[in-house]
Amino acid sequence: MHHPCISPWIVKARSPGDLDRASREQLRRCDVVALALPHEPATQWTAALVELGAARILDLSDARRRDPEVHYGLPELFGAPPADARFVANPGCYPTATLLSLRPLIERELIHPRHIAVLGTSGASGAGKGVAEHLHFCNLTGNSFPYKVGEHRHIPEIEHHLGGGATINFVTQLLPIVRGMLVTSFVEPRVGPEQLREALVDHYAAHPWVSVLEQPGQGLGLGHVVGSHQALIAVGPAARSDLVPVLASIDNLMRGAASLALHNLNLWLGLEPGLGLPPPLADSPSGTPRTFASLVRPPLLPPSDHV
Ligand SMILES: NC(=O)C1=CN([C@@H]2O[C@H](COP(=O)(O)OP(=O)(O)OC[C@H]3O[C@@H](n4cnc5c(N)ncnc54)[C@H](OP(=O)(O)O)[C@@H]3O)[C@@H](O)[C@H]2O)C=CC1
Ligand SMILES: CC(=O)N[C@@H](CCC(=O)OP(=O)(O)O)C(=O)O
Repeated sequence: MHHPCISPWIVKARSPGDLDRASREQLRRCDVVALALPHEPATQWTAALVELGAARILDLSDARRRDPEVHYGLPELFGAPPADARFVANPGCYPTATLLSLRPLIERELIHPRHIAVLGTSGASGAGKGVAEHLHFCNLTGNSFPYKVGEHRHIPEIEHHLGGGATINFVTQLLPIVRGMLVTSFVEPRVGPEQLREALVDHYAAHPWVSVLEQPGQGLGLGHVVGSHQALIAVGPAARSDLVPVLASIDNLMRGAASLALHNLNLWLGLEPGLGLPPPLADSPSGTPRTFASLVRPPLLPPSDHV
C-alpha cells in the first residue's frame, strides 16, 4: 500500500482575508484541508476554501453535522467517506460516545427509541481553549457539576444520527480533569441485556477501535482510553429496574475529535485506516484494556509565553 508523507501545513492567517498569495496556492493544492476551529470561523473558512477551489474539507466543528448533503464521519456507523465527497463533518465528542453505544441497538430495534436518558461526563478540554468562569481552576478543581442540562447543542446532533425517531433526555456534567469522557445511557430494552451486548459485539466485530467489554467493571475507566483512539463500550445489568445502562468511554480530544479526524482522512483518501493512529486494543498482548497511565496527564499545551 502507498504510504504518503503527510506534511501538515498550518495556516497562520486569522481570517481568509489575511491569506497571502502563497498560502492561497498551498490551500488550493492540499488533498484535504482540516478545520479545527469553532463553528463561526469554520463556516467563514469553508466559504473561502470553496471559493479558492480547495479539493476537500474536513470540518471538526458542528457547522454542518446535520446537513443531508454532508457525510457524517463516524466510520464504524456510517462507513468511509465516499472518495468523491467534497466535505466531511467530524462528529462532536458526546455524539461520538453516545452514537457508538446506542445506534446499533436502535437500528436493530432492540431498545425503545423514545425512552433514553443519557448522562455525559467530560473533562474540561472539551470546552476548548476559551476562558470561562465555570472553567476557572478555583471553580472546577475538587468539583463536578451539571451544565447545559436539557439544552445542550449536541441533543439534535445525537437524535438525528441515532435514527429510528429517537429522542433523548441529555444531562452533561463537567469533571475536574483535563481529558476523557464517560457517557452512560439508560435504555428500555425489548430484549435481555445479554442480547444488547451480543448485538454490539456483532456490530463491532470488524472494527478494531471499538471494544465491547464483558462488563463495565472490566476497564471502562478513563485511564484506559485517554491518549488512545479506542472507544470502550459495556452493557450493565438490568438489576432492579426495567432500565439497562449502556456505557461508553472515549478520549474527547482523540476519538472525539483529532484521531477521529485522522481516521476519516485515511479512509477518505483510500489510505491504510490506522495510519498515524495509536494501535487498536486488540493488538495489545493481553487483548484487555491497557491502562494508558503515562498518558492520563500528557502535556496538553506548548510552553506558555508567560512562564
Ligand atoms: N475539544 C474537544 O474535546 C472537541 C472539540 N471539537 C470541535 O473541534 C473544533 C476545535 O476544537 P478545540 O481545539 O477544542 O477549539 P478551541 O476553541 O480551543 O479553538 C481552536 C482554535 O481555533 C482558533 N480560533 C478561534 N477563533 C478563531 C477565529 N475567529 N478565527 C480563526 N481562528 C480561530 C484558535 O486559534 P488561536 O490559538 O490563534 O486563538 C484556536 O487555536 C471546535 O469546533 C470544537 O467544537 C469536537 C469534538 C471534541
Ligand atoms: C466540556 C465541554 O464544554 N464540552 C463541550 C463539548 C463540545 C465539543 O467538543 O463538541 P463540538 O465539536 O460540538 O463543539 C460542550 O459541552 O459544549
